[in-house]
Amino acid sequence: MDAITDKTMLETAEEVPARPSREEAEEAVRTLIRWAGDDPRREGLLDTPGRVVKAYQEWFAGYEKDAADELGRVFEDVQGYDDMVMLTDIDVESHCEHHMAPIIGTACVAYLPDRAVVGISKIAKVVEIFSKRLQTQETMTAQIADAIEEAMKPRGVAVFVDAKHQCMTTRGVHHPNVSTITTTFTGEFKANPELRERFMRLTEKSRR
Ligand SMILES: Nc1nc2c(ncn2[C@@H]2O[C@H](COP(=O)(O)OP(=O)(O)OP(=O)(O)O)[C@@H](O)[C@H]2O)c(=O)[nH]1
Ligand SMILES: [Zn+2]
Repeated sequence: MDAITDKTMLETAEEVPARPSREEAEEAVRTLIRWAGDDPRREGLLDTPGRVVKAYQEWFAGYEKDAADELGRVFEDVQGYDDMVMLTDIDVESHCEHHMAPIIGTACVAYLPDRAVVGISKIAKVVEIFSKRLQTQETMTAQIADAIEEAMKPRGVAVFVDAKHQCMTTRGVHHPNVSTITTTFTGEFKANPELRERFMRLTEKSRR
């Protein structure tokens, strides 16, 4: 195989397949209903494919959004405030990429500003953008930290996610009480154990 053909094949392999039409997505739901053992022509199920597709638009709305856009506007007039800014109890409603089952929990996010701060709602939006995708909790946690790091270049970022995976609580191993905790630390949070400890103590507020 020559180099050009090889490259063309690679590019083709990396292309994201074309997005299906709404009708194709609804047909896929009918197939799953039949797979579950029911009849999609049954009256109670007639509108279900349309509802499921609409629900998917909400659950996976994060693919349509860019975290950098949310973090683009900063405020510098904060009287030299340079201590930690932290949001606790941010709702996380995600879906695991292995089973497409809900992941439900909360996130705590902190950063150490270097001159500028962002609107606090934007931090919650960044969590939402990455959670409303097919995810592993580890990837989501790292992506939230990376986006803040990239856009704001703060002195450090800390992200803590505490969530229940329904693929584990309602099926499979069936451990209904298990929570998964993931953390990502960058900059001063990574370098300074006392700062990390302070952040972790403040996350306890969200686990009461
Ligand atoms: N690391 C990680 N694992 C996850 C996450 N969400 C789900 N999983 C795990 O992904 C794994 C998938 O394992 P597989 O053996 O391929 O699938 P499975 O046969 O359905 O596994 P079980 O869930 O154990 O029944 C399971 O262990 C899940 O608990 C996540 O966010 N992070
Ligand atoms: Zn899963």
